[in-house]
Amino acid sequence: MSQENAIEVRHLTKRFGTNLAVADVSFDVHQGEVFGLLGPNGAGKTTTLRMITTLLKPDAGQVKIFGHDTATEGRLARSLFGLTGQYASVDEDISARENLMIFARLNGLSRADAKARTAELLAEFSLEHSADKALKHFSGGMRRRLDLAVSLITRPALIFLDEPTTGLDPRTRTQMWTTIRGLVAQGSTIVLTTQYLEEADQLADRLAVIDHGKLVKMGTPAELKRQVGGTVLTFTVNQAEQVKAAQTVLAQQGVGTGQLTGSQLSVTLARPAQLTSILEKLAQAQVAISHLTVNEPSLDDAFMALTVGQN
Ligand SMILES: Nc1ncnc2c1ncn2[C@@H]1O[C@H](COP(=O)(O)OP(=O)(O)OP(=O)(O)O)[C@@H](O)[C@H]1O
Repeated sequence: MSQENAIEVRHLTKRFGTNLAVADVSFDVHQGEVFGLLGPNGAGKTTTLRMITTLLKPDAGQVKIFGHDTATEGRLARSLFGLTGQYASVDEDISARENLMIFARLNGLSRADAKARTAELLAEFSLEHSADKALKHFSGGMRRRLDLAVSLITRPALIFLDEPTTGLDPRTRTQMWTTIRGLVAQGSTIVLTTQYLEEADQLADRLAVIDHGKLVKMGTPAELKRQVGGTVLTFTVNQAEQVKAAQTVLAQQGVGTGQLTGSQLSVTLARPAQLTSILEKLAQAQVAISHLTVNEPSLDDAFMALTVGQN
C-alpha cells in the first residue's frame, strides 16, 4: 500500500437480491485530499460508503484504511476514521453538550477530557449558544454541525461525510463548506458523497462518478469538464454577407467552420488560447462581430454526459 493512500478500495461489490447496487468498484483516496463520490439517486454512493466504513459487509472486494484491511482488522480500521451523515445517531431529547459528552465517553475519553473536548468542539462549530438546548429544537444546519462535531471527537485523520449538505439552505451550505475546508487545512482527508455538482466542484480535489453501481469516471473536476469538450466561443457576424469570411478565418485557425444559426457562429476551442488569434484574424479580415460569449463546460455538462448520457 502506498504511503500516500488513506484508502484503497478494490473490486467492491454488493447485491441486494437481484439488484447489483455496487459493481466492482476500485479507487484510491490520497492522504490530505477531498475525494467526492458523485452520482444520481440510487447510484450506489451510500452503499459504497457503508462498505468502506464497515457498516455493511461487501459480497466481494477489499478495503484498506491506512493500510489496514477492514475485513481482518476491522476494529483498528474503524478507530482511524470519523463518520457522519445520514445515519449519525444522536439523541433528540438531550442537549448538544450532553450528546458530545456521551459520545466522548463512549470513545474512551476520561470525564475531564470529554468535558474539555466537548467545550472545544462546541466553540469550533459555533454551537456554544445553543449547547444546552435539546436537539429537537435545532435547525438542520445546527444538526449537521453537531453530527460533524461528534465524528471529530477523537480527531480522526480521515472523515467520511455522507451528503453533508442535503436539505440545507444555501447560506448554511456555504458555512458547511467553510467548515469542511477548515478540516482539510488542518490536514484531514475527507471522503464525501453528494448529489450536488456545485458542491463537488467547490470541495473535491478528485471525483469518482458512480452510476448504476459502476464507477463511470474518475478525475479532478477540471478533467471531467474537459472531457465533455472544450471552451465554446459564440459570436454574431454583424453583416450577413461576411459569414463566409468568418467561417474561412475559423477554418484557417483549425477549429472547423463552426455551427451557424442565422448570423451566429459557435465553435469549440481545443485550447482557450486559440481565442486571441481567432479574434485577431477576424479583425484583420475586417469581419465585424458582436455578442461574443465564451463558455466553459460546467460539471453539470460532464455529469450529464457521464451518467444520463450513458443510460
Ligand atoms: N438495505 C438495502 N436493501 C435493499 N436495497 C438497497 C439497500 N440499500 C440500498 N439499496 C439499493 O441499492 C441501490 C443503491 O442505493 P444507495 O443508497 O447506495 O444509492 P445512493 O447513490 O446513495 O443514492 P441516494 O443519493 O439516493 O442516497 C439502490 O437501488 C437502492 O434501492
